[in-house]
Amino acid sequence: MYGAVPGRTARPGAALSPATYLRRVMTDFFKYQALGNDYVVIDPRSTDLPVTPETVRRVCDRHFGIGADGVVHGPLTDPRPGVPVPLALFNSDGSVCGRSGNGLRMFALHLADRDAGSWATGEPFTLRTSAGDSPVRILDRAAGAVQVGLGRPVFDAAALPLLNEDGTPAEGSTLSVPLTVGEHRLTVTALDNGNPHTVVPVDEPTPELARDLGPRIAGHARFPHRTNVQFLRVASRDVLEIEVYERGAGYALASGSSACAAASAARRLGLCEDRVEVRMPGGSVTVTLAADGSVTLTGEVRQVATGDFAPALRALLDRTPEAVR
Ligand SMILES: N[C@H](CCC[C@H](N)C(=O)O)C(=O)O
Repeated sequence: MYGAVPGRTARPGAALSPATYLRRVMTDFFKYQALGNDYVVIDPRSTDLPVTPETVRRVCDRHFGIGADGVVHGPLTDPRPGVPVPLALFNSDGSVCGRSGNGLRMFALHLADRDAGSWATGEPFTLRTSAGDSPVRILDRAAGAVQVGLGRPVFDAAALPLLNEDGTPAEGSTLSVPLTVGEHRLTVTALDNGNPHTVVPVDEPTPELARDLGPRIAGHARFPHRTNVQFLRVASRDVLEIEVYERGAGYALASGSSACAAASAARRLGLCEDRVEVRMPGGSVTVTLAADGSVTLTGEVRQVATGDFAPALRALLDRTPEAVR
């Protein structure tokens, strides 16, 4: 579907403890969270589980599966130091996601946890997704402090894409554009930082607002690729507060690319400094904006669990069509 998936390729090493060896060879999933934004990592070197949109939906199901906002599938080829590591990102509804600030940070920590070696030294390395390359760096492994660069966002209607009210393609800047959602006449700033985002400045971002208006903006006819949505309050020039509704995953306690989108939009609107704390219900991250607009996200990531699917669930997952092996 999106490239060759190697089978179980773990190599027993004389220096490995039995527990480390088992974890490397036969672990179906690794679960991580970043401020309550949770992803299941499926590493094709540790399991031969097929990964398809249907398996992603089942794994992410909070009642019938493991539960997560999305899945990170990778590495898609054996990782080598100095070479970008390819991986695929999925939302909990099974849709593909170009880039996830938190998912990438979790995967970086996964490589350090599982493979150690050069991945755990704190030196930067590069992860590759369908949205391009992202540099990552583990600042403090014990504290789970991980940084990712999301590049320069694009504020361009054709790139998102954003349509006019009449359905024709819009052109030009997406800074402070009018958007009508039912009875609401909003002024929003849309951008692409690997994913499409729409930042909505409000007096008071609340979970209720995100859950109510979020899906109506995410699925608005003017965004044919849908959009992630951030309800933003500028608390000060150094502190932003957001509530997030994610395309493909719904209401989220936190989102890395959303935090970056909010900071990029606020900066372009002249509302904040080059370094801001972005507060979300699950916690805070730091976003820094370079002079050329490129964005760096820093925050905490934690491993939650490692494990195997029970045979009955595994049988269901194996039975899904269009399996990639
Ligand atoms: N749902 C999103 C991506 C979510 C990424 C988010 N979890 C992050 O941490 O950046 C999409 O389809 O564009």
